[in-house]
Amino acid sequence: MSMKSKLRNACSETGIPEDSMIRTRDLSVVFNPEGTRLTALQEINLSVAYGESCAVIGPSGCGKSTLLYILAGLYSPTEGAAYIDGKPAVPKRKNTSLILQDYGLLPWQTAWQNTVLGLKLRGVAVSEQKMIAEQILQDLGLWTYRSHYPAQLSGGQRQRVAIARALTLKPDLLLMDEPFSSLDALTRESLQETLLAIWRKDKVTSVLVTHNIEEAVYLGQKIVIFSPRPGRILHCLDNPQIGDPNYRSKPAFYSLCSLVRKLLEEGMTVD
Ligand SMILES: Nc1ncnc2c1ncn2[C@@H]1O[C@H](COP(=O)(O)OP(=O)(O)OP(=O)(O)O)[C@@H](O)[C@H]1O
Repeated sequence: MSMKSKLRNACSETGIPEDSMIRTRDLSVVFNPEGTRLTALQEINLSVAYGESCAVIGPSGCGKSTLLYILAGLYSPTEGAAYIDGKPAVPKRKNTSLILQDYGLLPWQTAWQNTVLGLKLRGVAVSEQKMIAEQILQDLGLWTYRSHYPAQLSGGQRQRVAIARALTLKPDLLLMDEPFSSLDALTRESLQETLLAIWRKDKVTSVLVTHNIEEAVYLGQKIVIFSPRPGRILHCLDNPQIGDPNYRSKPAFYSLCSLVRKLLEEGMTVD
C-alpha cells in the first residue's frame, strides 16, 4: 500500500466513532482580543480512540495549543463541542494530565516534592504517595536526583520530573504541549523513548503537540496535520509501525516523515 493511500479521513464528522476517548464535533474557537475577532480553530472534528497516541503538527499559530487547552477544559469552544470519555471536557477532570514545555516545576521544591505535589493536593496519604512516587522515579531514572532542586537538574531531568508528576496521578489522558522542544537532540530522543515505553506499557491515551516531524512520526499512532490559522484538520495519517524501538532507522519512518513534510508544505498554500 502506498503512503498516500494510507491517508484517510477518520477525522471527518461522519468518521468519528462514538466510543472514542477524545471526540470533538465541529469545534471552533474564536478569540476576541481588543474587539478583533481571531479564529484560532475552525470546525475541528477529531477522534482519538482509547489507548491511542495522537500527534498534532502544524505551522506556528495554527491553534495546536488551543486545541490542547480545550481538551484539558481550560478553554471553552466558541462553537461545537469537545468530549472526553463521552463527557464534555471540564477543567477538573481527575484523570487528565497536562505537560507543558516549561516543565511547570516549583523551583523551591525538590524533585521528590514536585513529583508528589499532585498526590498531595488530592489528599493522598503520605505512605501511598511514597509508594507511587518511588516506583515512578525509579522507572524514569530519577531516584538518585530526588533531593535535587529544579535548578540543580538538567532540562531533560526537569522534564522527566514533570512527566513523573503527571504519571503519579495515573492519568488515562496525557496532553503534552511541545514537552521536549527546549531539549538537545539526544536528550529529546531519549525522552521520546521514555514516552514510547510508557505508552506501550500503560496504553494511556495521549495527544502530543509538536513542531517536529520526526517526533510526530516516532510517537503518533495517528498524525493529525493542521492548516495555517484558522487551524483546520487537513489530514489524519495512520502510523501502524509506531512502537518499534528501531523505527527511526527504518525506510518506512523516512517515507512517512517525507510525506508529513510534503503535506505540511502543501498545507501552507491551501486557502
Ligand atoms: N488567550 C488568547 N487570547 C487571544 N488570542 C489567543 C489566545 N490564545 C491563543 N491566541 C491566538 O490564537 C492563535 C493560535 O494560538 P496557539 O497558541 O493555539 O497556536 P499554536 O499552533 O500552538 O502556535 P505555536 O506552534 O507557535 O505554539 C494565535 O494567533 C494566538 O495568537
